[in-house]
Amino acid sequence: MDNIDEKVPAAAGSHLEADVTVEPEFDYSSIRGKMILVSPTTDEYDLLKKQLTERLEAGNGEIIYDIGHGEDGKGLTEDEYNASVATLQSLVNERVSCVELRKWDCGTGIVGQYLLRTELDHNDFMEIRVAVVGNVDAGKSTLLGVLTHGELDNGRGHARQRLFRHKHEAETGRTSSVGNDILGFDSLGNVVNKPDHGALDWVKICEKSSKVITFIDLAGHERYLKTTVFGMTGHAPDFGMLMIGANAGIVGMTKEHLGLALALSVPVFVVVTKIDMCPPNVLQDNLKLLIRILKSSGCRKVPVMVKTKDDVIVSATNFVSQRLCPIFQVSNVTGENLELLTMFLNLLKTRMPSQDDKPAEFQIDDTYSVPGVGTVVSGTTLAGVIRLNDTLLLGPDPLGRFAPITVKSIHRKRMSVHEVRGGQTASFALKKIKRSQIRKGMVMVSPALNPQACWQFEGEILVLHHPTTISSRYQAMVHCGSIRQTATILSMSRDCLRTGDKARVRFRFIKHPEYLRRGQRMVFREGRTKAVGNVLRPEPHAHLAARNARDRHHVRDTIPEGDESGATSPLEKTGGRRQRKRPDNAQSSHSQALVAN
Ligand SMILES: Nc1nc2c(ncn2[C@@H]2O[C@H](COP(=O)(O)OP(=O)(O)OP(=O)(O)O)[C@@H](O)[C@H]2O)c(=O)[nH]1
Repeated sequence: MDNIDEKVPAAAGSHLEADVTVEPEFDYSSIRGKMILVSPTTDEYDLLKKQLTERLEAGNGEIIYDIGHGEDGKGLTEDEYNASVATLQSLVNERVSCVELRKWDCGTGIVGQYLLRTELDHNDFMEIRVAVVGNVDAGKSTLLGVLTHGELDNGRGHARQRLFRHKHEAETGRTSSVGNDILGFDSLGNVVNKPDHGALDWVKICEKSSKVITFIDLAGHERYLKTTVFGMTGHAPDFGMLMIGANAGIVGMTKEHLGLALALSVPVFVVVTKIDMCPPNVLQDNLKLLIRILKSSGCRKVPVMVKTKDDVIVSATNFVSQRLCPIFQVSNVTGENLELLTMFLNLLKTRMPSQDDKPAEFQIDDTYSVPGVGTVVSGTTLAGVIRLNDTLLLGPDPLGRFAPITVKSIHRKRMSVHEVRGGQTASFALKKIKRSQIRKGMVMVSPALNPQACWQFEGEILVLHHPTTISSRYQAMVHCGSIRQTATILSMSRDCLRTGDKARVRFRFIKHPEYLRRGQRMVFREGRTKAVGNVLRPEPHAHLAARNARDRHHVRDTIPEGDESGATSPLEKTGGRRQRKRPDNAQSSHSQALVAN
């Protein structure tokens, strides 16, 4: 296989097409191999317990535990296997469930894998976000309807009806906005969704769940691409589920959506739907093309056809590597293979560490005005812990300033909670602020971060597609986290950029300053032009003002004439001067303005 350095051996009796090596999650070298679980000494037992606790902590409360995989590569006898399982069960406390995923004879004895999952408090659950992409009519909304409501489709749009949010969507059958649906699993891996007269009670689902999958249902039509890109960047998905209709194959926006997920380093799995109505030869041709595209130098994926439970486990265990691309073939009408997909979803693990010890950061992806409650913002906690009544800094406003704001209530998936941590989405009711003062792309961060807004930043980008050449002053939309704003190229490390070129580029937002962080992934696009990259260096405006004064000549050299407009922006005219004169007052006077109703 071209460009593939990871070797992955097939699971026993599986249909895996690729060679997949299960990454050793645990260093067994410190203990004496597989036999330890059979009859550990007291010291070994203590060591096992310690290591298990550490692994569970590192795995956010969930791991897949191998039994019988020793240094000698041999399996166990039935008695040894049973003794090992008994030891494992005694090692975990009553809040950790132990579920056998599979057990098989590896030729030299029995081996197995167990899912260990910690039962969380009544109102806590592990959260995984899956962005659902694919061309129009691939069956995205239908699959989500079937998975979350547990009822099969009739092939004429029955299942998707529950999910449409706008009247025009119900009429045309097309998704236009970013929608969310949830699927809850209990600690044993059972689906907890129980529709009550067609409606799902999110609070009940969350209360019963140890793990909740949030599907971010994105539009398949090209017209809504901007919304789809926003869903992929602003909603911080852990994984992408690329849907393909079996008979239509890779058409329309399929490649665009796959490219977007790759560009944003979101691991992707593929679900081929409608296998009930597709002639076998057409399905085979479309699968061949899909595998070719996935293996191509642009994607460099290892496609894996998932046909058995073994395939599911091996794929799920290796999925975070980003290299593997599991492919499911399902029917929403007959239900074929949906149990494999459900099992896979149950085994997914979050990619975003909670980083409890870091200062809080929350990116806003939507705002609401809720009668009786007031202004509500929804978004994703990127780091830290946010608690009820915490005061965070909200901003930047059009002048680049941040204002203190108190969190009045917190909801996770419509459930009232006391705190929210990194990796989790939430809605906050905010005190004394109007919805019109908040926009998508703003953040709420801990005052300890001393946040700075910037009009300009330096990024490193790779041009994925452009019909001609990109040069200074070119404008396109920057998508970065939940930021979505047109920016102008001020200067570049090359004269012009063509498809396939990489460069360091300085950008300037055209409307208002934004809060950016070093290393954030970004997409720069306009029509069919698309570039992807990273934020290398945000240029906070105070810093910029100082720099402008210091390096005026240098800046003149690198930025085209007239684009030194850092100085002409409202922010630098007002905010920059204020910052220089009296930075503290600037912030507090702003907070009065922002907080005033
Ligand atoms: N026979 C059959 N029909 C299906 C299957 N999945 C979906 N359909 C039908 O395909 C049509 C399109 O499905 P949707 O779920 O609306 O497709 P979509 O990808 O969500 O489309 P957009 O929302 O516009 O992006 C509907 O009429 C479904 O009933 C399937 O597995 N088998």
